[in-house]
Amino acid sequence: MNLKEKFRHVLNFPKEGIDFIDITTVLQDKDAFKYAIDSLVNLVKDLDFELIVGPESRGFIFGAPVAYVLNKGLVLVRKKGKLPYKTVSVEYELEYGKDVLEMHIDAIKPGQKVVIIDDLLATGGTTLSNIKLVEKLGGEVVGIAYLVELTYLGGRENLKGYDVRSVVQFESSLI
Ligand SMILES: O=P(O)(O)OC[C@H]1O[C@H](OP(=O)(O)OP(=O)(O)O)[C@H](O)[C@@H]1O
Ligand SMILES: Nc1ncnc2[nH]cnc12
Repeated sequence: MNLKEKFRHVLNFPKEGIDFIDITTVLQDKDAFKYAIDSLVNLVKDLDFELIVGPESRGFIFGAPVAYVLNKGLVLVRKKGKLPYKTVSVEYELEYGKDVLEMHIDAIKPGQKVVIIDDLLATGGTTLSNIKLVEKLGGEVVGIAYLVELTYLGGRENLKGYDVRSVVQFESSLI
């Protein structure tokens, strides 16, 4: 399966100059979706951990099935104001904006090992804030896995010291 060719590039979305990687073309293709989930499972199955952290919204799509297959718990990171119980929060920046992310204060127990799963690594801003939330609660990030890594944005450099893994890499922007 050439998974890389299954992603649609939408140029200048949501802003001028962005080569947006559209995952919907992978999701709607049953073989590509299965291959994507299986690949993520294979990428993290050697790690020793209890929980997967999935950031809203595309992180849910990939974090949940991997947690199910590997028999792990799933912790949701949501955008401000969506979680019903008490939260820890952190402000973050991404390739095209700014926002606040939150996690329930009892989502992770001190010492628990977690793996963060998201669809895509761009600047690493989202993941850094996910790490901050996990570490605020005393959790340990033992791995971070993405379906797609945009290596030309250097996100991995912002995540030094962490075990960063990805299924597919794009080395240059089409813009
Ligand atoms: O590495 P970064 O520069 O932080 O960018 C990557 C993040 O951006 C996208 O999410 P987005 O915030 O657009 O939200 P969505 O999943 O709800 O579309 C993507 O799903 C990653 O979480
Ligand atoms: N270029 C991009 N394509 C898809 N999702 C993104 N999130 C941040 N940058 C992105």
